Amino acid sequence: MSSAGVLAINPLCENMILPPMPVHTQDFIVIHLAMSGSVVPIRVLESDSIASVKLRIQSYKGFVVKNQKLVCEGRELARRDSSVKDYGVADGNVIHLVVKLSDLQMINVKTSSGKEFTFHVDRNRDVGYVKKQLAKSKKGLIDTDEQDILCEGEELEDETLIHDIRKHNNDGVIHLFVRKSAKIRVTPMEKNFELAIVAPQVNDSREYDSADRHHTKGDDGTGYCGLVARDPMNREFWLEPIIVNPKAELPSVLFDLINSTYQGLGKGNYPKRSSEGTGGAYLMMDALGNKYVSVFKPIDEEPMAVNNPRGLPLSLNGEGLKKGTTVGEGALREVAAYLLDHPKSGRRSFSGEYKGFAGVPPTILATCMHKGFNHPESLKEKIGSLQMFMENSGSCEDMGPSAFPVDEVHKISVLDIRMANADRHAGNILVSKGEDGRFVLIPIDHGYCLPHSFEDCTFDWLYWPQARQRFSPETVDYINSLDAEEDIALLNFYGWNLPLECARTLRISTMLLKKGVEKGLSPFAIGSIMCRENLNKQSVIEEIVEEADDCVLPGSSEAAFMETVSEIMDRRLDSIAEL
Ligand SMILES: Nc1ncnc2c1ncn2[C@@H]1O[C@H](COP(=O)(O)OP(=O)(O)OP(=O)(O)O)[C@@H](O)[C@H]1O
Repeated sequence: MSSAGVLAINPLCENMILPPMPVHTQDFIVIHLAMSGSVVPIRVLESDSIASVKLRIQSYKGFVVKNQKLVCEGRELARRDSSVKDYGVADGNVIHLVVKLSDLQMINVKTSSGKEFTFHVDRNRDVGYVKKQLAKSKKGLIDTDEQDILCEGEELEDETLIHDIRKHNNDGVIHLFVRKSAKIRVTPMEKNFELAIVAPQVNDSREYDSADRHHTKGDDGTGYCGLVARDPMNREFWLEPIIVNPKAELPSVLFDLINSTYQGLGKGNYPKRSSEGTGGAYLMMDALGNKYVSVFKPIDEEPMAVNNPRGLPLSLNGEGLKKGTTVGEGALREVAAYLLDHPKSGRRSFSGEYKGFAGVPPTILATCMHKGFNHPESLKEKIGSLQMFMENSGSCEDMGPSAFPVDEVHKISVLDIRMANADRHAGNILVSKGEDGRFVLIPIDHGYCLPHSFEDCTFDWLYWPQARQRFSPETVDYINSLDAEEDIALLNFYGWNLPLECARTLRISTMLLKKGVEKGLSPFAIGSIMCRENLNKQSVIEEIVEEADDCVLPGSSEAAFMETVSEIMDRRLDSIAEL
């Protein structure tokens, strides 16, 4: 039967997304794609891969595959090669589509004197802003009144938003041409220059009345704690670090982070919700409104949490989007990833360095209140993670991995293996350039680390060529210095009494990393032990845990269990090393 015939007997919807080829009707199931308040039925085959379903959505709806996230019954359909059936998606199921749009747009600018440069700009900025940056960035460049900006020969108004410039090549880059305005004589332009623009303007123009601002704590001028600001319109904001253990000192980098975020809020700069990601992630500005300083992710806006702004339904059993995680614990996991990312020079608690081995941005648990967050009911304080905003030129999703230095990929692999990260896709690794011009990778989004089962561990870097190379001696030394018991105690000290199953995950993954390195295995070989080849086949680490579970007597101690895991792991690693 032709697909047209199928449509004729099924009056469901004229917008129905059809499969590409005529297939017999009974092979199909109909699923419902929910997004932004609308629901579109799609007919799919149970044997269709998730990748092919996404491709179909791309061709009918225009959202490119890499920007789509599909969620069904509380689970992200993350594995592209797995089938609809593998995920247990059945006829009539609703699949939620979350579309990630980058906040930044790449722009290429050519000047009339033949200079050319490329930079990123926030999509919410307008052409006038681009002009200002051009004028400001280098002396001798024409000022704003002297620039005309054209796109494909058409002059753009200053008020035109970058978001609204639809003309770009297949490369997704907007190509602009700057010419000197006909009206004004101008001085010649300088040579090449580089421009970095990553600071969108989200100022609320209404001014806070500083007289109304008062400190409830820290009135000595050093305190950032418990500051409340009130403006004439009676809006309020609040920002305070959550310090569970009074003995835990706040390092200056986190003190500054809270302070600068607070000052930005105090100046009336609204948090801007990132258009990327499945939860609420708010970009917070500095006092001048010139640059982002931090990212706040409230726990009640996580995927499947009660105030999720992306329309994902509530979790029915409390489990997060990834197996073995819990809704509302993302912030704890984000902070844990920072705390456990020990600097090369020593343990996180004793070292004054803020930069850890893998470079997880400084992160702290905080309470924040602002009407710019998602408050379907009343304005409330929110608990969440506050993380330093890292300047970047995009994520690893935007480019091929070949240019990444080996040690940069290896540092991410060490972090992910230790933390049994269930959400390491390339979009969660930001890219920037170091002073020496080398790419630097910045790991973000650790809300699904330390799950209590290994089922959803996925590492995109596994398939990058660098992962096949062995760790350097320096990295091996770092790995050898790791101690899971110390890590558990450290998290405890900072207020997170790790549940037994998550502590076990940390113990097992640290053990695997250390034993793997001892046997000379590459990140690929170790990572492959942790990740499932496909949805229905347990990973080697899952098999090891299952075997250990079967071996130990009920009521055995955790130490006895770990001893058994160690023996089984040695055996399995020996057989892998022999291959
Ligand atoms: N520390 C940071 N520095 C710079 N940008 C950041 C930082 N943290 C988050 N972002 C930006 O905010 C976006 C959303 O953040 P994040 O990925 O943590 O949210 P999420 O909802 O948990 O996403 P996901 O759907 O991938 O789980 C990121 O894609 C990135 O563009």
